Amino acid sequence: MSQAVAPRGLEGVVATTSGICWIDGDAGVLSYRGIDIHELAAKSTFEESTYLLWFGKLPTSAELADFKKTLAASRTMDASVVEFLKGLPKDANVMEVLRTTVSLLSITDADDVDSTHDANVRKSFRLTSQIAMIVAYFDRIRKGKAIVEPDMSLSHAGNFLYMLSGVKPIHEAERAFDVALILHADHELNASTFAARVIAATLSDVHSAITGAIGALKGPLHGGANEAVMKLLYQVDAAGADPVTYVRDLLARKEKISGFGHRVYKTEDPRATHLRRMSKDLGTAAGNAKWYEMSEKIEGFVKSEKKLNANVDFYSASTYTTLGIDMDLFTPIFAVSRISGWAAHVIEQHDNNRLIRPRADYTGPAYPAPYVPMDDRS
Ligand SMILES: CC(=O)SCCNC(=O)CCNC(=O)[C@H](O)C(C)(C)COP(=O)(O)OP(=O)(O)OC[C@H]1O[C@@H](n2cnc3c(N)ncnc32)[C@H](O)[C@@H]1OP(=O)(O)O
Ligand SMILES: O=C([O-])CC(=O)C(=O)O
Repeated sequence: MSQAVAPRGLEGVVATTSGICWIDGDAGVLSYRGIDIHELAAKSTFEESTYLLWFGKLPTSAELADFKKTLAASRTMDASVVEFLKGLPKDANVMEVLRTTVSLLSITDADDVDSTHDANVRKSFRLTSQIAMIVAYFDRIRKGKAIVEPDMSLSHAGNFLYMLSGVKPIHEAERAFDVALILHADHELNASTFAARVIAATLSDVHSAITGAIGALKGPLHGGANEAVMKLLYQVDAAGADPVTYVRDLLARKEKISGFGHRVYKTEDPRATHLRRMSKDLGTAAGNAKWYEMSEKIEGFVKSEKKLNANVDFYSASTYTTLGIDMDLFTPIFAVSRISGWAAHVIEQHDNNRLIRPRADYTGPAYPAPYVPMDDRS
């Protein structure tokens, strides 16, 4: 091939145009449709931010009311899907459950393989509600508890916490979770979103694209890092170790510390600023700032030793733990939020599609290699 090979991992490669999310990695700026994430975290809701991502502008109050109504009305699931969840092994990996169930959902979806703009939007509403339902239903089922039916009067964040615990959340918990959902909603061409766009660009359907995206999010270099962070905190705690000594040993063994580093941000991830504060405030309010304090020590050390900043996954671990959420739900919860961004990108891709099909720089045996007869092979 005569063309230059793109950098490993496509670092710095601009692979598409998009009007959804703008990041300045050097300045630590993240914006949805140009609106700064700090402003959205302070003033918006998950529903409003999702409207912004999907429709490109902030909604009027009537549009927002309509949006919320449609999203709440989408909290339904075919009985066969609920039966499927009940039949799964109780110790199944929740991301695998989510990936497989989202794939199954397409079979019962009213729009199925219709990939027109309007059908894509309808499917996005349903998937946004249903991904949250799958996670909550399966968590209840695996714990031998009765499933909690959705409450259409609650917000997306409130309903999810309610379906998980069976108790209507207090305002502080609902707002903290809502902000976490806003912060995780979109992030330009991250690996799972890119995967979704590649799938959508074959003119395959929304469910196929989201199934692939969930598979990509699961990996520990991407969304799976939030669970890995909590595993580390539990390990330090169980060993009764000093967090800094523990992490220093990991680095000496050339291990990566989950929740640190980022392909795009060369400074503080603006989402980590909020999650750090939430972790501290929630921990202090609960009278248990242990996980926050441990995280803070690790952050200080990794920053000074490796010049690496905490990313979105680092403080979400202690935040979710303080909210009483199990560690293996952290990455599924990332999907509960990121479906909004994935959907926006799939809609944008279908609205102005061209197949995504790059080339590989071939490094195998020189052409033409001989086809050696079986008897002559060693
Ligand atoms: C929602 C998200 O997806 S946010 C990211 C979540 N992922 C994680 O937290 C996993 C830990 N972090 C990482 O693995 C990386 O920082 C990534 C995957 C996020 C970014 O990866 P890349 O841009 O490819 O950077 P890469 O992995 O090449 O790292 C560059 C250098 O920094 C080091 N480094 C990067 N992250 C870390 C880390 N978390 N701990 C220790 N060292 C690290 C690498 O070892 C490498 O060092 P070297 O040049 O001496 O070999
Ligand atoms: O953008 C990335 O590479 C990863 C990330 O932070 C995200 O998906 O939120």
